Amino acid sequence: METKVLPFDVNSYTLGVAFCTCFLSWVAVKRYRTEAKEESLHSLPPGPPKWPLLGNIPGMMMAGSSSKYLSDLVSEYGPVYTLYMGPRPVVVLNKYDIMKQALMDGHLLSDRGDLPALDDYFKGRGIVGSHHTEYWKNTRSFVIHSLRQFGVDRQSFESVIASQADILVEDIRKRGTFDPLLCLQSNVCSVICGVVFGKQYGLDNPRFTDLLETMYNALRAIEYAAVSSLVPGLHYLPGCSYQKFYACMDKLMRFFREEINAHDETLDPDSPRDVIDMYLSKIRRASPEDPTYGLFSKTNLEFVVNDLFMAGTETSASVLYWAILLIASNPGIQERLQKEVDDVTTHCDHVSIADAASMPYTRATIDESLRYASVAISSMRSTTSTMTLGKYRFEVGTWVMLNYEYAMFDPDHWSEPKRFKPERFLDDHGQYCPDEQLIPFSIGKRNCIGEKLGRMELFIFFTNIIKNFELVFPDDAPHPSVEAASGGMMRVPNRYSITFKDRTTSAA
Ligand code: HEM
Repeated sequence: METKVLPFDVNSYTLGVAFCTCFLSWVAVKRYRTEAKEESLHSLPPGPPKWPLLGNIPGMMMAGSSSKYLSDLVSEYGPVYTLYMGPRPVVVLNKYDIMKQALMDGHLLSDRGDLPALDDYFKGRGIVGSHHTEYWKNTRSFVIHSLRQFGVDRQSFESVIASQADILVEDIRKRGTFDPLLCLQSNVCSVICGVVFGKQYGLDNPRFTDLLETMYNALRAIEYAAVSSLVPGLHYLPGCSYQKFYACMDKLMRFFREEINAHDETLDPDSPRDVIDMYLSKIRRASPEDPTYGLFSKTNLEFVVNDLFMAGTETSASVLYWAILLIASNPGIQERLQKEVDDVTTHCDHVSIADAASMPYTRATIDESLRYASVAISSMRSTTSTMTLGKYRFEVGTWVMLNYEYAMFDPDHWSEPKRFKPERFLDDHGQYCPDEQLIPFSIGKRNCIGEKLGRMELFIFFTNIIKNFELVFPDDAPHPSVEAASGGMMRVPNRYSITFKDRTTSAA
């Protein structure tokens, strides 16, 4: 019998089948791997057990200090864990590398968490509390531009700070032994008045002292309101309402509104005198074709001004308050600072920014004060899109807490983190050597817009204090602690008194 030849080529058939099988297997394996990987991505990292409704707030309160509570959790759960602030999960990032990865990834962490108490009042206005919107981006960049316009990041602004430093030195000289916090706050705040209102104020002006007191009370009231609004319904309980916060804010806003209206009446858009004038000119010149039309208004300006004062006063004043305490507690450091300041300023009465280049030890001491003070303990952000961090994936709108304080005291990076050691910012030749892990002003797209102003104030105020006074604790009182006072959004020491011994008269 004749053998029939199959009507196709066996070799190509086998090859075709083999190819299809390989292809389908490859697709199946790839899909399985993707699914397995997605399954292994957890939405939230583990964290401590929580209470119903209240989450970890009671744990934090029982620990006595939120800083201690947060840092103790790192040893148990690692540098990324989840806390519950009320019923709401918050992912806490504790180390510099992890924070940097998240903060430098575009606008990934540029939103703020939605806190009803604050959102109801601010309604997205201002800069600090505003969400990740076109309004925030435009307002932020306009204010940065306005600050630059007035030379805030250049030496041309130095004369404003230097004249304020003279007033500070005279204020201190008159008082001798006292608690310098209010004096520091008023002089720092007066510099902001110079930038924003075009004029500086002193403690002899009752309107100004009222502003300082209201700001102080408002910051405390914001802390309470923020915590109360974490637990739904809590603000209906006695003592937990938002009323005090609203009352303080209303008073501050009235003050700023009056200043803005007075500026508006005398405004010359071609020759702005300060940040308020810059903003008002922008409103006057706005045209419907402008893409930012409608984003700038007098009401928004009130909130912007409020943010510059609230974010810029207590922060810089508290770092100086820390620095004075730490220098008085370390006579060896004080002596070395005095020598450097004296050597550089033998032929003049003032220390200026230009002297900084020849003052490595002073710059190192200021950096170490910023690290040790770590006044902005932490900050709450929210994700603008899905965020992957190691084996975790966070959905849009996940709250993320940046624990700056942990990064500033991280024992894996800073040797003896609880010791005040300016030398950590010096190289082997005694030259100033900044450390990228020092991030007191944060980093990324939502960092501090006042860093340059803040650093300038710190340098000029601090060096002129060191030049003029020896800092010693009064004989009749125990030495104050260099530990932070517990509680609050701002890391501040317990109140203390100090004697400022006039070095200029003792040298004469
Ligand atoms: C030593 C002084 C200062 C320190 C340590 C400091 C620290 C910080 C930090 C850590 C942030 C970021 C908070 C976050 O993570 O969300 C911030 C934001 C901010 N700071 Fe400062 N600051 C200082 C001085 C100033 C000054 C002098 C001004 C203004 C005149 C200012 C205005 C602001 C504003 C408006 C923001 C909000 C930025 C935004 O949300 O887009 N700060 N500051």
